Amino acid sequence: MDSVYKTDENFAADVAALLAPLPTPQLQEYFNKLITSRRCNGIEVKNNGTIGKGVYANSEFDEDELILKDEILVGIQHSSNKVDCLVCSFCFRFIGSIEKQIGRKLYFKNLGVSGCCDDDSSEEDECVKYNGNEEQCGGSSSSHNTLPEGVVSSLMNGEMALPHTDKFPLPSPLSCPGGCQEAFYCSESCAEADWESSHSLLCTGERSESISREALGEFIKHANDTNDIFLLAAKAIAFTILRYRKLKAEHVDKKAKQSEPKQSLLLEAWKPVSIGYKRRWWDCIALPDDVDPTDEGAFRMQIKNLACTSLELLKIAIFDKECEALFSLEIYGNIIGMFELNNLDLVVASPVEDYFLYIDDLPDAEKEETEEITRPLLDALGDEYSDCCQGTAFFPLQSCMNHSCCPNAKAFKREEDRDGQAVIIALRRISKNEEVTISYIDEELPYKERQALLADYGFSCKCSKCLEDSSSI
Ligand SMILES: C[S@@+](CC[C@H](N)C(=O)[O-])C[C@H]1O[C@@H](n2cnc3c(N)ncnc32)[C@H](O)[C@@H]1O
Repeated sequence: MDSVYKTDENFAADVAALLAPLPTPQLQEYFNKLITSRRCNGIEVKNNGTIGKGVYANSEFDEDELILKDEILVGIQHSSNKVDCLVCSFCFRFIGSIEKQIGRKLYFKNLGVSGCCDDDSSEEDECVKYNGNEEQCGGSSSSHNTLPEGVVSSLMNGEMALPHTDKFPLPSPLSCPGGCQEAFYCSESCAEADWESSHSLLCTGERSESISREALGEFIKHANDTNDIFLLAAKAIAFTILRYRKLKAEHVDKKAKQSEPKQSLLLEAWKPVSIGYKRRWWDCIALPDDVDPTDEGAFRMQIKNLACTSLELLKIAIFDKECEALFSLEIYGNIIGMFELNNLDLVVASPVEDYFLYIDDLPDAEKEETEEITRPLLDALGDEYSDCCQGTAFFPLQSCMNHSCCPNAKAFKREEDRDGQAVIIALRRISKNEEVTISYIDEELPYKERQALLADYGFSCKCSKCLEDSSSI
């Protein structure tokens, strides 16, 4: 761990520059460009002085109106969810076919590998919640029915066609151009965008641009065994390095008379990550219920050491001397802390659910005939037959939304929202100049529980509901 700590000492000034807030005009320009590119001109990002940035309406919104569809800056499907859903590694749209989705799930189930099935929200379309301080979980299966291996493999390899699946077409999966067999895509454009934004450095395939594929494998294994948030942090670092290299190449191409200092190119490359509200992970992570408050210091040190081990592995895999400050523990801790405080759950509803609902709605005779084929599949799949794609992602605009226990907006996936983008909808009429707020927690909880959960985000809520509730205690 020495080398990571040493990097921090050697690059204190570079690290401080990376963590310094952007000057207001630059910040404003950055968000104005984002708003234009997202075509969500009804909002603006402003610094309100007391609690930093916030999102404000600059036109009126009606109840249920779309306020913002925000694209992911960096996101991951949870490792444990990969056995349940085959999705595009860039946009998180389901891919393959209904048969392939069902076949894969049964195959892994027969192997005794089951994914994440944590929360009740996965049953609902609106299963989107603010990230909170989530734990990874191992799943369990409530069904013990199994189908013959031959049926499972013919579903997976496309030999067996189920009735009515033509109404639910999915894009064919494209393999990773680096040859890793880990990432799959819905289109050439997603494959290319992922390769350019981070995957070329994080791919374990033969065309990987990492320094050591073996070390990368070790880093990934460590993340999967401990906390897959490290995979997301690696994406943020790889994203910045690749942007830096691109900016540098453009600069050389322009045959600039005055060479741009290395640090200003790195700061420019880092800008999309710099705008997220940050604290160090080991300082802001909530103390788990099973840790005695007297052991808090030791717990936080354990978390810091875990991050240190992960960073050492990542450094061996993708280190870039010109971007050395990115490999400091301070930056790594702040990136993970940023995810802890800003990320939104990434949820995409499964088309397998739509398929079985469609069959359930068929006219009686046709339904009976179809169910002779599909019922054994449903029985074998069990309760978790239609798990959502679940992950976590950082969204640049949505992450500027502050919390209220009586919010006027919420993250809500509609029928047509079939990829990982964040969709923010008005819960009531919002007037011009009003702040757009969402709830980071279940706002129906009693006052004290709400305040305890919000303490994990480092603030005590003073919204009108909290002020009213506190006065009646
Ligand atoms: C997702 S960020 C929201 C944007 C943030 N204000 C910024 O400047 O980037 C979450 C952080 O904003 C602050 N925050 C959000 N809602 C708040 C509220 N109702 N009261 C006080 N602080 C709040 C807290 O520091 C929280 O950890």
